[in-house]
Amino acid sequence: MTRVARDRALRHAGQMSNSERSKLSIVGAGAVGTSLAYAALIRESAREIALYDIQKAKVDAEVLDLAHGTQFTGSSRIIGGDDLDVVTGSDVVIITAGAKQHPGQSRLDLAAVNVGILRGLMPGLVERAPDAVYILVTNPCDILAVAAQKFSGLPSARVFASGTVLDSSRLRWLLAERTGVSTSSVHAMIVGEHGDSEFALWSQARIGPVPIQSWRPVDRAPVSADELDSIAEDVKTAAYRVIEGKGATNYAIGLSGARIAEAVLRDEGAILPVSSVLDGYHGISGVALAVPSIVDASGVSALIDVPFSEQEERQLQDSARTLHEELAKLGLG
Ligand SMILES: NC(=O)C1=CN([C@@H]2O[C@H](COP(=O)(O)OP(=O)(O)OC[C@H]3O[C@@H](n4cnc5c(N)ncnc54)[C@H](O)[C@@H]3O)[C@@H](O)[C@H]2O)C=CC1
Ligand SMILES: CC(=O)C(=O)O
Repeated sequence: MTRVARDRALRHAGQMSNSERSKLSIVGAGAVGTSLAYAALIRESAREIALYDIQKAKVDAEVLDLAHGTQFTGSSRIIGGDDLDVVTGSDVVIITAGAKQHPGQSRLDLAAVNVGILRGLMPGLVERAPDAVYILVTNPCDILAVAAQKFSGLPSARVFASGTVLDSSRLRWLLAERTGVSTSSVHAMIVGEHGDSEFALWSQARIGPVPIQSWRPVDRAPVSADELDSIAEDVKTAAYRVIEGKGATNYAIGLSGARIAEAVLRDEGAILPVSSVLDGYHGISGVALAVPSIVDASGVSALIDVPFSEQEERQLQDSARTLHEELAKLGLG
């Protein structure tokens, strides 16, 4: 049982107050890891945030820079360094360490090198944080979720990837811009691989309470099927465009990672499209894919069995095939 889940049981039994005792560790202090730490500090996602990297000078400087701003960020504390012991006792560990895409590379192109890095990292992490929930952000994150689960032997509920939480945020922003409503009133998800075979679950998408296909505002044009296709394509190619322009995507994934950690640390039961190893979901097993999942103190506590359209079902199976093939190439199938 994770510490957060144990605390929940104690709270229910009246033996513990609600004051959280939470530690979030971030492995990898590059563009993504530091943005995640920054977002987590500002959002007060955890009481203690630890940043670990093998580059001592860099991680020490990043921790110092973040610590210098804590007068303005509430009560969270930041620690870190190049000694893996900084993760000891974590409730959530988010892994962002490893190679990133260069312009023209796909996420799957990073698989072999990043699986190798993860193989080296997992035993030491699990030794120091045996009760943590592990969240894989390093790409290809769906492949790395399977690898981390195998290398750690932890239950698959406690080892999952950020999946398409970021892509879904991109989708919601685009739909909000198009429809003129706030992102919080857009209910839509990208599912499948966090990668080139991902797709929008249009059959379930809503603007407020209205299915997107029936959305007919008084003074605006409805969103046509062609526009929906173009928006989904825009989401799929978004990372390539940002990487082309600035070499990395970091702020939006930093916020997404902090949001997922909060769902665990606050035992929220939030529905998020994270990616855990499937066992019979729509007939798919042995690969991790992003599907609507309930995230709470125990990790992914349940998957939501959404009715997919025929096309969406085909797209989900295509995503699964792509990832099965990649896992087989890596000897992880
Ligand atoms: N899943 C998602 O939605 C997203 C995933 N990513 C992925 O996140 C990963 C990191 O990206 P960036 O931060 O931009 O890369 P970066 O190159 O800026 O940082 C990577 C960091 O990992 C560190 N590292 C390497 N091996 C390590 C080890 N064994 N232990 C600890 N630290 C180690 C490096 O020293 C470096 O500081 C990439 O794989 C990228 O593709 C990026 C954006 C979104
Ligand atoms: C790099 C990456 O995976 C993303 O920004 O979606």
